[in-house]
Amino acid sequence: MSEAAPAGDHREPPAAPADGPGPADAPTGRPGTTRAPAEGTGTAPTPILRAEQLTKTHHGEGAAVHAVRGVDLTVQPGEFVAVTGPSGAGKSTLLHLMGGLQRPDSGRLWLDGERVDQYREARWAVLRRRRVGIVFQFFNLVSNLTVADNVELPALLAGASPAAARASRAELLAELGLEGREKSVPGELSGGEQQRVALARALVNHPALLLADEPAGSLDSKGTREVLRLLTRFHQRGQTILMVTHDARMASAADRVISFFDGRIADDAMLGSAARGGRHGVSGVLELKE
Ligand SMILES: Nc1ncnc2c1ncn2[C@@H]1O[C@H](COP(=O)(O)OP(=O)(O)OP(=O)(O)O)[C@@H](O)[C@H]1O
Repeated sequence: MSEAAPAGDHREPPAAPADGPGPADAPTGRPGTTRAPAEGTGTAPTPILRAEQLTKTHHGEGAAVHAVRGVDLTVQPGEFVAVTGPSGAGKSTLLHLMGGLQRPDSGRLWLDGERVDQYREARWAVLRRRRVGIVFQFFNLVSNLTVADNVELPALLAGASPAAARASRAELLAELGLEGREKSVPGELSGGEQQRVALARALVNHPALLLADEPAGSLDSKGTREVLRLLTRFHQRGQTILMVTHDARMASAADRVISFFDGRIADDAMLGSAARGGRHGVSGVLELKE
């Protein structure tokens, strides 16, 4: 992650022209902002995430790797979406595109109704502070800051007063069972505890979207259960989550599971009570399989 995560509900200022949305879009709403296309009637909620034909090719040492190939994806407020698939399928690349950690080569991306695919790093940094929280497999905490400072930092960067940042931090750490660990540094904590700190940091600014890349990938079964329990709890309170995972148990906590294969969505299915409407919308490889 390029900086310590998120914050707040308020939106950033209008885009500077050089950093704004694509010229082909008819802007609506605030200057410099292109709203996502309407979903059916005017009463449909604004998707938290909407991708159209998102594409990303990596150019490393060897041949070009087409990691994400024309992905269409919509995530509605309150959904808990798991992205699964074999190693190298492009799951992390997809998540990185959603969090602005990498830029798409083509396609369009809206976050909470705002066109963001052409934003540069400075604007993404603001989005990640305020509206997108990210947790990673290896926590990515600032090793020489205390637990308290790791969690308070994104709140302060987002403009919270020191007192408000302290209050939010205290509330979250208590909720995550980390009371009394405020003065520890990350190296003094277990992996599970570090991931809980990372979760607190990602949520301290109440992001519209929580992105999680293998959040239990480096944890033992106890740590995995704990992360699962916490993600489920935050989801039940309405947190929208997009999580990449190899772990079937983690995926089963989601209410929607996307199978990613060879850079495309191979299957997109609702689980449990969310499954009343059947599959969410299937594209690409699965259609070929069926
Ligand atoms: N920065 C990069 N440069 C070159 N190739 C890359 C880069 N990042 C990813 N790739 C390649 O893109 C493909 C997709 O990688 P990605 O990490 O998105 O897959 P994944 O499904 O998340 O895999 P895993 O489950 O193993 O983490 C892989 O072939 C990978 O080697």
